[in-house]
Amino acid sequence: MTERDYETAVNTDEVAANEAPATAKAQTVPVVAVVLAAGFGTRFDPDNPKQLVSVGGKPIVCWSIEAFERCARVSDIVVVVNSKVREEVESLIDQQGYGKVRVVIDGGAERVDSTAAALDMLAAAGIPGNAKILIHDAVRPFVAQQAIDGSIDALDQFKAATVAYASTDTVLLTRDLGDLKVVKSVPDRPNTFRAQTPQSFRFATIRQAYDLASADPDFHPTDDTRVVVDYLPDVPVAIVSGAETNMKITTLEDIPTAERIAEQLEGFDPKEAARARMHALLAQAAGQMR
Ligand SMILES: Nc1ccn([C@@H]2O[C@H](COP(=O)(O)OP(=O)(O)OP(=O)(O)O)[C@@H](O)[C@H]2O)c(=O)n1
Ligand SMILES: C[C@](O)(CO)[C@H](O)COP(=O)(O)O
Repeated sequence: MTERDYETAVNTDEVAANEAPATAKAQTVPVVAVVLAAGFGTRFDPDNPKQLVSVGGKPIVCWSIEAFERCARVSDIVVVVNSKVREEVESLIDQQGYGKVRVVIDGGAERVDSTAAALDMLAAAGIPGNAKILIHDAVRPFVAQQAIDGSIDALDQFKAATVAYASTDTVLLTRDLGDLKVVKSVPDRPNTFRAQTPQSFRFATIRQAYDLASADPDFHPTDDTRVVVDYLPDVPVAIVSGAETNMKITTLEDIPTAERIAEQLEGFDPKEAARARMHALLAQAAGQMR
């Protein structure tokens, strides 16, 4: 795989025009998707990396990469891996011919370290401060195109945004009381959302937030939004509409739900269905000619 030359301006207008003329909005800055696949899946099965598990007949990491490959407005993809999955992820990328994947890099011990590794790589590559960076969990395979588009659009107005899904349950914030948890406060339900990904940022903003956070060794955020909220409190983070289907595969129990979603998506994809019909017709015609 060859690394993209970030010195050269990305002509994403051209990409957009070539790939989806009817719907795509032209981009004047790079739009980089960072697909985080460097986790160890301790809650799933550490001996069976969840990012490589197949749902709907396709490895989870492939679903995620394809979501960004399919979006004409995304110019580049960076995939972050660990040593356990690197070989397999690289071979999937080569087999599937994902053309926007510029580089596969090593992540770190925690999610935040994996994001930091991607940001360091992008900085070293000279990406401009106004580039749009979309950071996505590889293990959220069913991210919708509307969520990706919404994230890119949100960055025209905001420096940071996260896909999130309104909570249908009332959320309880707790504190410790001895060995027990007790309720500290109950936020109004309409103000509570479940964080999803992609979480998106102008490059200079997320870089600055991470630079500030790096001075604090006790900071272990589980997502990138928190890095901005805690370290750049004056920067509003916009909410982009997520969906129940943008689930995170966390434990083995999530697989049946994921299979159901995959089946629905595959079953109702009109393009996929048209392709399958065409293949069947071609195979039939080839059979008749023999
Ligand atoms: N050091 C890490 C940890 C997580 N991730 C990625 O961040 C996403 C969300 O993480 P999570 O589901 O919590 O995955 P794991 O860390 O793999 O799982 P666990 O917490 O159960 O070990 C996943 O796509 C995962 O691969 C990562 O790139 N690097
Ligand atoms: C980023 C995230 O997916 C938002 O919901 C999540 O925080 C990832 O890690 P977690 O450790 O499973 O919360």
